[in-house]
Amino acid sequence: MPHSSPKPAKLALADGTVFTGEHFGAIGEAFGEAVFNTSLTGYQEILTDPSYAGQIVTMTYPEIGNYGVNADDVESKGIAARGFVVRELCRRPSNFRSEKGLNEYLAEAGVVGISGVDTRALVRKLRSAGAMTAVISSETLDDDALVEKACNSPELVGQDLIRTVMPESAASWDEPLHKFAAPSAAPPSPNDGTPGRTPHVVAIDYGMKWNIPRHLSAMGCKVTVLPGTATAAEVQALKPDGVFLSNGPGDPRPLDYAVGTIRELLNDDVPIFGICLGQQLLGLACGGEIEKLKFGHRGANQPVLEKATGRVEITSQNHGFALKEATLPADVEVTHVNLNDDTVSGIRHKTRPAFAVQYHPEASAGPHDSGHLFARFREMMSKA
Ligand SMILES: NC(=O)CC[C@H](N)C(=O)O
Repeated sequence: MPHSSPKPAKLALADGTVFTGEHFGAIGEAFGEAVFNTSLTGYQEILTDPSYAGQIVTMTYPEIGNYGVNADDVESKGIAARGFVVRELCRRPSNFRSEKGLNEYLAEAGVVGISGVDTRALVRKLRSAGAMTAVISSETLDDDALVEKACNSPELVGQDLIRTVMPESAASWDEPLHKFAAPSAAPPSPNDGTPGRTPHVVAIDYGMKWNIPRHLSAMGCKVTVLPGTATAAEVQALKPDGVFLSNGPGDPRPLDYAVGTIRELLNDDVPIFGICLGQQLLGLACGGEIEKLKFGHRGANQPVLEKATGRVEITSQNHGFALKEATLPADVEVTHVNLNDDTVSGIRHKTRPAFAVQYHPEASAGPHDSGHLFARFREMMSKA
């Protein structure tokens, strides 16, 4: 398909670095925290992962867009990332599932992209200086003005971003796992062998990736989704067999209301399973503290050790904050460790049926090594 010649665009970082490239997607300006993802594939799942709200995402893989985008591989109702940075944009995608190209996809969603950036140099900068605010612009091309804009844009720290991505009201989940998705594990019989028993999971949605409820459904659970502002009473009124705490964007520390809800739910004997932001909020509810990582973990090959078994899983991750191990109370056990930097990758409450991981067992995109955790949650519900 012929296309008009791309217009120039710039990416400026708050430390004064400016990259010149070509615009794609929507015309305009995008502000956010500059972060990078090392996955080779999965750009559509990354763009639509609500945990990227407030962030400009750079892909380290050099060619992006080659298999196009489709309506099935979304992780939420639209693109959540504020901006997208690539080395080379493929403008002629080729795949039997492709419905359109990335350029058109971003343009339709009003999201600004920049290609032709030396992403290796950018990532080296972010690794040594840490994640920082940035702007992509296809309108202002003056370096000093752009750097000033990057410096003046709000930092991610301290913002409540879950309200920008969570659902407005409760809903029941009815979308199955896609036919191309690998099942999380051999699903147990949908009703535990007990006629009529289908575990009811209430998923508290702080910006949940949709492959999570797809997996829960595939495990034979009935799933009701509540907004991240749900109170404990609203959760309890649904008489759940298990409560799921979702992933979500931004800094967990301002989310007092979510932490308060979880603290109350911990007093019930209902099994709780958290993923990513869900782990951070569970840790806060137990009395732990959060730290911001220098540049975070975003990619599909993060090695995680399960301490009890010595088993290592390769995991999909996307986070910039983590629980501080030394602050966790005695009744919280660190079950998993990230082998790249020894940060907390999984926790378990010693006396309550609650556990969580900092990584993404639902993959999408990424390896399926930890998909068995959905079965573990289901097992806990059948015992409760
Ligand atoms: N994927 C997530 O849930 C991310 C959690 C949190 N926003 C972080 O960046 O650490």
